Order: sequence, then structure tokens, then C-alpha cells
Amino acid sequence: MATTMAATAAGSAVSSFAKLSSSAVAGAGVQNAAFPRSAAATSLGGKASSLYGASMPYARNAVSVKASSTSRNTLTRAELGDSLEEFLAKATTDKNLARLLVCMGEALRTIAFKVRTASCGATACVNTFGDEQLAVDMLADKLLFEALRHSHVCKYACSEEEPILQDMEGEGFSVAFDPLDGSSIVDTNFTVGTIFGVWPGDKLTGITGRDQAASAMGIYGPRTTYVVAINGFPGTHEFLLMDDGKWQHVKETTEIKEGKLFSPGNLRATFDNADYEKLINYYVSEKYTLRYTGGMVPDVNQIIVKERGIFTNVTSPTTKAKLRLLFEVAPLGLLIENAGGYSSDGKQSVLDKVVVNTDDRTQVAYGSRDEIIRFEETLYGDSRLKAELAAATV
Ligand SMILES: O=C(COP(=O)(O)O)[C@@H](O)[C@H](O)[C@H](O)[C@H](O)COP(=O)(O)O
Repeated sequence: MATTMAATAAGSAVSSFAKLSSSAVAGAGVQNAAFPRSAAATSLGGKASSLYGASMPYARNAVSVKASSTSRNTLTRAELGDSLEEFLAKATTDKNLARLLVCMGEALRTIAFKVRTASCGATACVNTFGDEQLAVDMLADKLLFEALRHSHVCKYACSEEEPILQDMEGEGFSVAFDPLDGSSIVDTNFTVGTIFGVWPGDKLTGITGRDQAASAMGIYGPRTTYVVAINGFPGTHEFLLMDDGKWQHVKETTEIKEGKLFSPGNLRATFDNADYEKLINYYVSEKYTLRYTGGMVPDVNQIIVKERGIFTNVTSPTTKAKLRLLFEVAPLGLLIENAGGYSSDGKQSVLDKVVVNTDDRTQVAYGSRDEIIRFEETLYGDSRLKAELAAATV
């Protein structure tokens, strides 16, 4: 309640501030559009400006978290209200990983601006990139490759648009990304997003989601947010893009509770997958709330924000798997599991699936523990989570 009140009070301060300094904000937009190199450098080395203080709507709210022994041995305090850079200094001792996440954050900020100002016709939503007019998903793709090259800590990168590994000429990590998930719903002004996973080393096949050093999504909705999970650091962390262009830590999720909320992807599969039909009928008969946009980023993000629910995308003999393990499913798996949730392809966590080819596809569910048990039992008659739970309680 205290946080909500602080946010409301400061919210009106922010809007009067925005009115007073609309030219400064417009200027920031122009600067964003010009990003990637200069802004990344400023952010990496820069200090919070006075603008930052003026527009900070959330009271600093200390949250104590115990980092795992693989990352830090000391009690680390992640505080709501921290900047992205402050948070990363507490969440990881790996300065290269922090640098990469900051660089990607700068690209996300620019993509948000490009999506917000895209012009949409009958066939595509386009915006400018230098002298070019590009579809926004292609533009996002270019910006992300540029940011990774600029980071100097990325060896290889590939994307849904460019699945062949590209040499980024840095060292430390390799990154796979979906530049603009939901590009077909940009024109309807639904929320869309970027998804990426960061793997240590120089391999993006022969790896699993569990090997990720971090994963994240950028979410372009009424607000722009950057949701980050760092392997070995508890929780999934939401950062809000502020008026001054900085990311501010506004939420930490460490538990996905039980609650009747469902997002049924590939619903057409119920036509010839009787078990999926049975699962959907269960949700309806139990009066679950339907919350589904058809964009995987907002549909999965709502589980992290609401801290409950289930997202399913199930296949059938006539509707094959569409979602890609490397670019979408594994990174979202780490975000959900770090938040205290569970993921499944029907039989195992999606984090345990080996990426054989960059184009591997799979069915998937994300949600609370009991929802994932129900998902596995309904589809395959049994759930490995039950056995794990029984073993844990002995
Ligand atoms: O892949 C996605 C979007 O593709 P695109 O618009 O080409 O960037 C995802 O967002 C999924 O399409 C989505 O979550 C969902 O699985 C779609 O399923 P359905 O509603 O059955 O079409």
C-alpha cells in the first residue's frame, strides 16, 4: 500500500514534470533514435542525472535476497528503485555480463521508440534506420546486432530473422534473440516484445536453457519494461523505462502462486488433440479467467507480474510446433523459473532440452507448480514434478 501511495503521489509529479519539460523529453526521443553507440557509452560510465531524481516515482524499498553460492557468498540487497546499473552491480560479479545487459537495455530503449513511432500500412509497420525505411522487426534485429557488437563481450549472436551465427568479434558470451515477438500485432497496437538468452562461451547449439547466464525480455506496451533473470541470482526483476531514458528497478518476482488465469496458445490444436481439449475444458469448467493477447511476451509476462496463471502452446497432428527453443522458449523458461514458476514441454522443464539446431521448435507451458503438474498429467498421464516433490518431502 505504501509503495502504491508513493507511486500515485509521485506519478502526478511526473506528469507535471513531463508537461514542463516536453521539449527535453522529445529531445531524449531524438537521442534514443540515434542511439546505439553514444548512449551505451554514456550509460555504462555515467552517473544518475538530476532528472533521474525528479522522475523517480517509487520509494526505495529494500528487499533482502540471498544470492546463491555460485554468484556471491554474501547477503546481497537488491533494492526497488535501483537503476539497472546499480542492480547489476549487486546481482552479478561478472562485469562483462553487466555490460552486455546494459548494452541490450540501450537497444531495447531505441526499439521501444521505433515501435511507438512506426507507421503502419496494410502490409507492414515501418520506421527509419539511418537512411533506410525498414519493417520494425528487421530494424529491431539490426539494432540488437549493433548493440552486441558494440558491447565487445559477445562472440556469436543469432536471431529468429538471422539464424546463422554472426561473429560479433567480442569475447565472453553468445546471444540468441527474437527481435520483435508479435510483429504481426504491432499494427493493432497490442503489446509486443524482444526476447533474448545469454550463454557463456561461443556455442549456441549443444547447449540447454539451464546453461544460460541470463535471459531477458523488453516489453513495448503502454509502459516499456525490461525484465531480467540472472542465473544464480534469485528472482526475476522488472525495470521501468523512465522519462529520462533510464531503467529503474520496480518489481521483483520470486514466487508464482496458484490462481485461476489461463492463456491458451494454439487453441486450434484442440481440434485434433483430445487431451489439450480436456485441459481447456477444465479451465472453463473451473471458471478460470482468460487473459490472452496472442503475443508470447505479454502473455508470459503477465504470469510474472500477476504471480499466477498458466500459458500453454500445445501441438497436435495437424498443428506443428511453432515456438523456437533457442530464441523464445528457453529464455522465457529462465525468466519464469527464476521467478519461482515452472516450465514444461509436457515431460520435462524446457531448460533441460538440448538445442540441437537453432531452429528447433517445441510445445510449451509456463506457470505455477500445480498448473504445470496438471498440464503434464492431462497431456501424458503423469508428471515428473510429483515424483520430485515426493522425493523432496522424504
Ligand atoms: O511467435 C509468436 C509471434 O510471432 P510473430 O507475430 O510472427 O512475431 C508468439 O508470440 C506466438 O505466436 C504466440 O504467443 C502464440 O503462441 C500464438 O498462438 P496462436 O494464438 O494460436 O496463433
